[in-house]
Amino acid sequence: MASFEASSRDEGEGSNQTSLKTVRESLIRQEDSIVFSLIERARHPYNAAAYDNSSLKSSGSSLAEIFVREAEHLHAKAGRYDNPEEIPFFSEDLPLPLLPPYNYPQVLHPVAASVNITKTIWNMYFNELLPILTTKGDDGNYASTLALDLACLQALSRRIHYGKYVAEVKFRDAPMDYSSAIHDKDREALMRMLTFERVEEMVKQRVAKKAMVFGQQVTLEEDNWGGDTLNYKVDPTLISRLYSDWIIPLTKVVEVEYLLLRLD
Ligand SMILES: C=C(O[C@@H]1C=C(C(=O)O)C=C[C@H]1O)C(=O)O
Repeated sequence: MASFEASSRDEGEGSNQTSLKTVRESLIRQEDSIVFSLIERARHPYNAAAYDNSSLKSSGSSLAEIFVREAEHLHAKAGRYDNPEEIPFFSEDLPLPLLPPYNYPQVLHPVAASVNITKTIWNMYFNELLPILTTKGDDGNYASTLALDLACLQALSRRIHYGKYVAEVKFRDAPMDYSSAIHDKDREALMRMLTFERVEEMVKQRVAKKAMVFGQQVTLEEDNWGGDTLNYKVDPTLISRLYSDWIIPLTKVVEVEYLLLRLD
């Protein structure tokens, strides 16, 4: 395969080229969507019936799977998956977009299309994250609950798979350093090279602060800034932990898997 030449990056004034700076700015903006969608999902209790495969005798699928499959079918018609940042959880048999495709900038190496950890994200979200984000119980609002789950899944998948863009700009900044570890298929070396612990710490602190801002109980009484976690819709330390335990590690998995294929 012809080698994919990293385009020269222009950091000049007004440049709109992709760089580690612009990629990190996008990740920061995506934090807002993730934190807000998690706070919104926490409005409802767990609602186990929506996730029980045996609850729908006819299909053997859960209501959640049917809801997401049919939503992605509609989103595909609207061209959602023309955007390389958007990856469906159920990619088989999706319809073609109804409108001509938008010409998205080609930033990633073509192998990016084969880096897909949606199954891992699905299992993490329903088996690990949701049970600690929500209270036990059932309020019967399965449609609203699943619409909020879909928003969370899409925001999480977009953020985690954005690791491809992070990996691409890191590779372009030091192709020789990364090429050696890629040729050796040294996952541990790649993980060490792409890890910036100071950045991760700032991410964890910032998302906790956003959970305080977005999740505060707004009243007309005196401001109660910095109150205890009982004043927040979701415990801000929980949001920070979700990033620490799953979102950041899965983003780095995507970075490593993309880099391992980058020289193909
Ligand atoms: C996303 C990056 O790569 C890694 C993953 C990070 C994250 O998921 O927040 C932050 C820093 C790095 O350890 C980055 O360098 O910005």
